[in-house]
Amino acid sequence: MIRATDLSWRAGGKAILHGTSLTVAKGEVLGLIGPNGSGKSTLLRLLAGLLKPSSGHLELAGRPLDRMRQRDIARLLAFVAQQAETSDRISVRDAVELGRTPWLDALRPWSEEDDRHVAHALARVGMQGFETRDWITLSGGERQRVHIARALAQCPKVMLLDEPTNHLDIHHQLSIMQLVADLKLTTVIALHDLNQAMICDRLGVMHHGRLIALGPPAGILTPELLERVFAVRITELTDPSDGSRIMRFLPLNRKETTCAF
Ligand SMILES: Nc1ncnc2c1ncn2[C@@H]1O[C@H](COP(=O)(O)OP(=O)(O)OP(=O)(O)O)[C@@H](O)[C@H]1O
Repeated sequence: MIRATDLSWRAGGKAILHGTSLTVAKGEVLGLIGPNGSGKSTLLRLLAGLLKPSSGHLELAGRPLDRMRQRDIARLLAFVAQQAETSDRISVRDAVELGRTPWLDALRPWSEEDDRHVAHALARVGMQGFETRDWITLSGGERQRVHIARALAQCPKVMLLDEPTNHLDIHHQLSIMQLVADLKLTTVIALHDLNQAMICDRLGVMHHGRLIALGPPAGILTPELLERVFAVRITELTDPSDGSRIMRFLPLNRKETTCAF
């Protein structure tokens, strides 16, 4: 569904992303992890067509992304940015209705079907009842859930999510991660919570603008990699209720940090 070949991106005279290649299969959930500033958002914005690669090639559903019309991209792909703000005075319903834009034109005006998509999207993120609220009066977590509803209303085949659980309380973090798993869409999701990242089919690890590892979570999140990339050591615990693996993170002491880098 997504094929990136040797993607690079430069800004301010500096290489931000270096030769990154990856494919994401139909229905796969790929998690992107990595320290602050490692290039996760940059890679997502390139995959969404919001940034133009300095070099390399991108395909979406078998078509070169740079030759697709914006409207065709938006029918296939929805992007939930980390901090999408608006200064316009809009209601929650207006914000979610924007997700229907790629499907509307003079011959296909707003219909009851669009109403249904908007209502369904709001319900899936637990924001039904907020339709008439002004966007600016929402809390950070409520805004985040409305953004996800807008993306769902777009009825995409591919979802790109940049740290979607950032502002959410633990209940809503878990329900958004469950939603991502239930959607069965092709998904690329940047995450900081490495335990939450375990639900992904594969993880890509970004470090200093490079994709340095890609594979199933259990094989990727090794103590060696976590120490090298995140400068933490882990204690692995087993949840007795279901046998699942949980990681507890501890800082490396000063001496170890000096040695590791
Ligand atoms: N337009 C730009 N001009 C210069 N540098 C940029 C630009 N955009 C991003 N960067 C730099 O590129 C690096 C990667 O940024 P990016 O936002 O992709 O990281 P990230 O992994 O998503 O980080 P975080 O986890 O903090 O969100 C950072 O050092 C950032 O400062």
